[in-house]
Amino acid sequence: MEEAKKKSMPVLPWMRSPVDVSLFEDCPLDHLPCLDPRLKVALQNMGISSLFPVQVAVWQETIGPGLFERDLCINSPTGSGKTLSYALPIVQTLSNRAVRCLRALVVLPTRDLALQVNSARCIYCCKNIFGLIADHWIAEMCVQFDSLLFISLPQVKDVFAAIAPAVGLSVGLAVGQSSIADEISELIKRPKLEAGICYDPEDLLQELQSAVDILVATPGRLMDHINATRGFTLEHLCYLVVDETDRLLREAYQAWLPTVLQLTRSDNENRFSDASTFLPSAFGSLKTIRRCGVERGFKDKPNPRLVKMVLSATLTQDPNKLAQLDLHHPLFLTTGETRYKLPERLESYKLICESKLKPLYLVALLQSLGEEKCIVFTSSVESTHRLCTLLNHFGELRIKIKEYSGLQRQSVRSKTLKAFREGKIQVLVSSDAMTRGMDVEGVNNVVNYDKPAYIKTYIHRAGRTARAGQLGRCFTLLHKDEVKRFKKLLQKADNDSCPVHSIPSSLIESLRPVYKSALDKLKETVESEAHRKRTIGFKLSRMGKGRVTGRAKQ
Ligand SMILES: Nc1ncnc2c1ncn2[C@@H]1O[C@H](COP(=O)(O)OP(=O)(O)OP(=O)(O)O)[C@@H](O)[C@H]1O
Repeated sequence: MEEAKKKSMPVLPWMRSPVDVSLFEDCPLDHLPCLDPRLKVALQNMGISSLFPVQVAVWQETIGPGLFERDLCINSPTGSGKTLSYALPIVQTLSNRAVRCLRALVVLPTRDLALQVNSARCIYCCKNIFGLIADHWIAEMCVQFDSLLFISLPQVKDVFAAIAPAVGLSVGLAVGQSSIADEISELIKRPKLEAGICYDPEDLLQELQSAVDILVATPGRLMDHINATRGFTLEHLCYLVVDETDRLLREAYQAWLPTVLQLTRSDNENRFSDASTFLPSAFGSLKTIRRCGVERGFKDKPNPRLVKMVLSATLTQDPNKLAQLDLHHPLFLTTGETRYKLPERLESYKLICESKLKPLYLVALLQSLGEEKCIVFTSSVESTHRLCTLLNHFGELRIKIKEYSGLQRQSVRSKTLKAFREGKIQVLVSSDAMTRGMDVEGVNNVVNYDKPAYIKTYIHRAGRTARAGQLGRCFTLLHKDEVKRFKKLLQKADNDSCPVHSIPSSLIESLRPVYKSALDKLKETVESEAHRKRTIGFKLSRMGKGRVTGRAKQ
């Protein structure tokens, strides 16, 4: 045990003496020191009457005595309220800004392929995609590189949007959900031009202003704006939030982080570094190197340093990865002594069964859960599709089940998610696309149909339930040979209690006939889908050849 503790000891000294968030308690808004009364009303309108422990701890380090003097690294369980923990202090501090400009940037990862496909570029393989191939084919080709990750960025924007207008601040979203032109018109305020007057383009550039104080962005779209949007500047940025940090640091995403850090460094710092070593070529044309000093502050409070707040439920402790963030005198806030922590009111159960009987156990479990909202996780988009098709062939199940995966178009997924939120669908079958950040109210149960390979995966899947202090259950289907390994996996999150959830064998037996017919129907569906794909593929390849021949003729 001691050995294990030693092993999990962080390498970085500042991580070894963290602020323990579990020592904080909920704090009623009335008792929260310095809270702007306008924000108090906005929070109450959101149905919030007190702050959660992580929010109180961060408040203390930002608005309280900590006064944003140190960069914050926050490791706090899923559903513990991390979003508001950074949104509230940022909005309160910016509430007395005099001039509107972009002061806070929140960056979140998204691997939502459908969005990327819209912009005709695949983030997985970084190749251009020509108009010939159907969206789901591209998804299929690229999904093998990584499981998809869907973060509901609008959710984060919604939290800001619920409080920022109360103090006159405006929030924008740059995630590629709308066209770049629409996004630009939301983010940049253009001067009104009078007909018949000839304007100097240089003067017009000077007149472009940010229409937002706070921006929630994905790395890809952020880079698009940095590289190409006239008037978009990080010159005045005071706060950089990196949410889901471990995910964001795992991939370069067009070098967004070094670019942002470079653009937000003051002249003095810039002089000593060689930007050309890592910045994209387009960087050379930018004029957004910030000037030092009071510009970054507001009113009479100069704040010459860019404050960084980085967060995750599974924050990396890897010094090399954290070094990329260039943190200033960082303060580590974490919950309890173990590296990983599950939500307090999460109950974990295991269902032990033979691999070939897994669908039957799942059906029996779903039947017992009745109308309760549930998310079933599989290990791949293909098995998500197959499992969902199979479940829908079970006539016995009187619950609405839908697939939610990266193989679907964005519009289909949005519709499914809306229906799930509204309770029109009870069960979502999903790959790991939904494991991070998704916040759907009333999800009481999560089922790991396929065992998660890593504790981080377990944490993010299970974290779709037991949010905001609510009760939730996570069931994992296991073969008996997997039990020991699974126990070890849970111990990494300090969880020693995972009782068996038993299903009567008579119930399983009674489901066998209907299972057999469901399997036959699944086979038919799979065959007809494969046939359809082959036909489309054949047509597309003919079209492709036609194009090549056509071009050759010209
Ligand atoms: N002070 C509060 N009082 C009541 N509800 C709250 C409070 N703070 C946050 N919530 C709610 O708790 C839920 C979880 O919050 P949030 O999404 O910020 O968690 P999180 O820690 O970021 O989770 P994840 O790591 O899964 O992204 C949300 O539905 C949010 O509205």
